[in-house]
Amino acid sequence: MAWFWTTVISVVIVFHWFVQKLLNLTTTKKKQPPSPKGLPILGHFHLLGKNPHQNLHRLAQKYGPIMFLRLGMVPAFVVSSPAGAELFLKTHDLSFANRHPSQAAEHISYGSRNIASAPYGPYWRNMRKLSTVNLLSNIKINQFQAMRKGELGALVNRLRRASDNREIVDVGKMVTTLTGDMICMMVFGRKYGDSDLGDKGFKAVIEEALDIAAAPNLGDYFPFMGTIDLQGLTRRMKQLSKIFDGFLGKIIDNHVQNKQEKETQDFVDTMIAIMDSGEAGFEFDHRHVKAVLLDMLIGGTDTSAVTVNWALAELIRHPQIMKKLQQELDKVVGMDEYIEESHLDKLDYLNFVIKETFRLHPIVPLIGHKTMEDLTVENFHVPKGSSVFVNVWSIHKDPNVWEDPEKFWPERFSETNVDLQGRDFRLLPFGSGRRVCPGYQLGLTVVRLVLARLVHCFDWELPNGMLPNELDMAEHFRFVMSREKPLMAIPVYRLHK
Ligand code: HEM
Repeated sequence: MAWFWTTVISVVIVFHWFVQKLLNLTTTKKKQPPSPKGLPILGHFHLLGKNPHQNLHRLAQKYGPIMFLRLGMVPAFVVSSPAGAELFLKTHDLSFANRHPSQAAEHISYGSRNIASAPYGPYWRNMRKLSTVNLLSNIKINQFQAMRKGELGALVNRLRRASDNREIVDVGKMVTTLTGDMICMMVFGRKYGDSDLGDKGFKAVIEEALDIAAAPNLGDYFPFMGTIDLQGLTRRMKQLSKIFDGFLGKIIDNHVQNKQEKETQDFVDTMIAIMDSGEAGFEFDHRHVKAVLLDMLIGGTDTSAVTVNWALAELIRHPQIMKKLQQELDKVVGMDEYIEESHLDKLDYLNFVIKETFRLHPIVPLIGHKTMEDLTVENFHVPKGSSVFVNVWSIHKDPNVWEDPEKFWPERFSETNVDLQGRDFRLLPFGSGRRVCPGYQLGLTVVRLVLARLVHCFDWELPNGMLPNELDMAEHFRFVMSREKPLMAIPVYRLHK
């Protein structure tokens, strides 16, 4: 059998080499941005490495803020400056509003029926609107305020017990469980534990989905490789999709069975009602419902938790900044009360800390879009179907834009009114343009609330006499970029309450 595959792969490689030569011949007359030297067939795929955002940042220092790469059969433009990001995400927003099709979207997200990977068009617009109105609007977010308060209170109680026993806790894991519970309550109407998502457990399955979705997959850049699955990613995706499908199928069945007994509707009830009514005006069956539920589960669980984890790690590394934030929280709420959502708008320094965290640790370091038509940007020819990667991580470290960019320095935001909603192209943690994150308000509310409570209620000590500047801040690149090592710390309760 080995000879068969060797022959197939060789034929495919030779064929592909000819196609590429042909492509090069037809495109060389048109102006391309600077580009590093590539390899035959692979193009620049091998340059991405384990941490593509860092490697592309290094390449941009040499080749400039708009760089051309060929990833297998896909032409790609890498953008690493605020001006470049504005061109691609604002000036030509509509042309770049598509997503590159991926094996992950095909196998895990029900053939791109979710919002995040759906091609730009009426289906994507309708689904996005539906989710925004029924789950992510300010009114909906406020309806769940009491739930967030209850869940956060339970976490603080667990941490108080850890404080009494001088226990070392894995902060990231506890906060991920909290945000996972919050999003399950909002979307499914109840919490789900580890045993509910296959043998591996809830958190492990979500993490695996985030890892696989971000892994550079040969099948996405050489379509014929999808079936060969040299990296074994498709096999893992199919296993994961079975687990998710079983889990979401049970949730839908439960909602259908218990429909009569409920007073308030959760997001699943709303989606089922729209599906049953047949009034959606577009194709809408179980696959569409499941794909969007999965978007909300994955979008709502790790994003906020990972951001809180980065922020707390930076605060532990910078005790003066931690003190200053605690002073603000003490001044606004005192030592006898907990921080609530109603206090958040009074906490300016908290907002500076969060902006600075998003700047240094954007959890989506590379934002990927795809062109829907041939066009010219900055005199460069961009062929239809090209991928565009906005290297947000690189923009956030640009010394032409940020003074002392490697330094964690929240005060920098006291002078400038840089917003987080994608209107200012120097800071893009939620993206910008038509595809900007629809969970912005929910994500930011959870990050502000949880971080404020953790810092107000507790001092945080590092275990085994570790010094703040010894805390490892290495990154683990995946769909939501997290810390490579868990943040282990001892909470020390500090309030009088
Ligand atoms: C700290 C929290 C969060 C951050 C930093 C974040 C960041 C992002 C970014 C950078 C994008 C890509 C934007 C683009 O392509 O231009 C995105 C897309 C998306 N996010 Fe978020 N997100 C967060 C929370 C959430 C939450 C809570 C949800 C839902 C419960 C969510 C759902 C989505 C969806 C569905 C998309 C795809 C939008 C589309 O393609 O139209 N996100 N997010």
